[in-house]
Amino acid sequence: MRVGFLNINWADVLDVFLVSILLYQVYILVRGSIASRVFLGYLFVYVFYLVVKGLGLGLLTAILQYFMGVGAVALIVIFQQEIRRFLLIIGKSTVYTNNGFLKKMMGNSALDLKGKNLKEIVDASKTIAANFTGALIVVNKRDDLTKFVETGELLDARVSKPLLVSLFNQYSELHDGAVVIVDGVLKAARCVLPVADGVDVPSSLGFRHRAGMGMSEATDAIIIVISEQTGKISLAVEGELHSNIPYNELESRIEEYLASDVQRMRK
Ligand SMILES: Nc1ncnc2c1ncn2[C@@H]1O[C@H](COP(=O)(O)OP(=O)(O)OP(=O)(O)O)[C@@H](O)[C@H]1O
Repeated sequence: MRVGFLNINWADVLDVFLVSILLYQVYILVRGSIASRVFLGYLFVYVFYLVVKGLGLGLLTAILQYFMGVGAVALIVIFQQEIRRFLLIIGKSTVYTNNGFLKKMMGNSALDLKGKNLKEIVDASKTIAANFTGALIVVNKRDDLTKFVETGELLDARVSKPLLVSLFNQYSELHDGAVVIVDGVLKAARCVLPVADGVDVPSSLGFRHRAGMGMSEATDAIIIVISEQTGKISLAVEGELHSNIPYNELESRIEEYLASDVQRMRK
């Protein structure tokens, strides 16, 4: 097909379409952050480079080319968080979640809720919340949580309500940080979780809630966050915080998420 002086074929249309999607995703990731200004600056230099090259200004082209090369490495360093998030989103929302065969190959244990001791976890959460005690409880789905378990005090204990309630008691030496539960086994307490720091995180949120969100961004685990100040229970899933979950919905919401293939939790 000919448009004016341009010769366009289907591959060009597909190319432009894919680049638009890619640029849009990059824009969504960096929107509002300092990184977005760096990204725009780099884009501007690149367009300038193309113009200079088109005009045949050899020396300036060579200087800009060198600058762009060094800049590309700098971009990887500056955008490491965004790149990590981007790859996580791709990894989680495409191949693994949509491909039944891969899911079977990688194990389906998260869909089997037997042995997860959810009742104990839910009962403990309600008691902790009613006492206005802060808590952070990570319950695994499919992802391996070993590297987070290793940041805390290893326990390897069977999950029970009394154990959870006493761990988060303010006089317990292990009450700080998060408890990580893997397939019904309380692997460790006082674990350190990654803190969410994106633009979507409301500035009013404290660090317990940010750590819950950060962990749900980095893995497919569900995180129960109990506020010491308000006694409210929130659930963090896929980087989103679902606040003030009613007691009577807590178990079903957790079960629904852990048992299903869907990434999102109902509002
Ligand atoms: N990165 C982290 N990993 C694990 N636990 C954390 C992390 N950051 C904070 N916490 C826990 O959160 C507690 C501090 O909570 P903070 O009051 O700042 O948060 P909050 O979201 O306002 O919660 P609350 O509503 O209970 O006050 C710490 O004492 C610690 O137990």
